[in-house]
Amino acid sequence: MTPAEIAPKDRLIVALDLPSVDAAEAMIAGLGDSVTFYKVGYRLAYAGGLPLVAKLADQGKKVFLDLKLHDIGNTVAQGVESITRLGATFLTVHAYPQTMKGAVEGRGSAKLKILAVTVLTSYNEDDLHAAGYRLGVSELVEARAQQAQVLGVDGLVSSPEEVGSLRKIVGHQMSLVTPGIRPAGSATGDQKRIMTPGRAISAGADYLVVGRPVVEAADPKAVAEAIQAEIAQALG
Ligand SMILES: O=c1ccn([C@@H]2O[C@H](COP(=O)(O)O)[C@@H](O)[C@H]2O)c(=O)[nH]1
Repeated sequence: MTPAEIAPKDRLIVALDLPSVDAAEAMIAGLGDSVTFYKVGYRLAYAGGLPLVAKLADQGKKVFLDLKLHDIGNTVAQGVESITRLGATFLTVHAYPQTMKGAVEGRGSAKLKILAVTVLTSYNEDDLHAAGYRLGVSELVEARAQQAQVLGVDGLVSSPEEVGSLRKIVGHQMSLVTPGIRPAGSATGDQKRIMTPGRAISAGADYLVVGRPVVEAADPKAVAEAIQAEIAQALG
């Protein structure tokens, strides 16, 4: 499927940043057929959530396993090889060359797609500087995207602010997945590089990751459906 063929509703990935499998399953049941793509990250994975990946895949849902792996290449390759058996669609690793190379090797010919996290959406220029980087956000995102492309990584995680320049670098060969999505009026929290769903899609994002604005809402299904409607409108 080309990125242009992805249905608007399938472009929303709801982050199941919830404290237990029971809480996640209740959220999934409440969202029903509205949401087709879920993200399992640290909170749920380390609360016994990994078996949920296969369960969701068996139910026809897609799962983005957001483990943001980073280790020596051999360890990453071995970890990814194990993860290929879980049934996830996407897996994140940090965008360091040894890490990305190991992940692509470990993935082998499996269907799992490797996404490289370029610069976390909670980071701005000052945060990068404090972490010892001399490049600014956009320069580092672009440099990492180029390395990821050369190494055979399947997609990139960035903020929507960088999507326009990333598309020029990687074309439509790589999926562009963007957290840092905030519907108008919702709390920013710790995110620093943010955009509304409609603007992120207009900028060229393939998938939008949304956590707290959906899972902490009084009516998560209504918020998810409103985001999907905004996506559809932006796609025209
Ligand atoms: O750069 C990144 C990479 C991953 N994330 C993850 O996305 C969700 C966003 O949740 P919100 O509640 O909508 O802020 C969360 O699970 C992060 O771990 C990211 O935000 N930025």
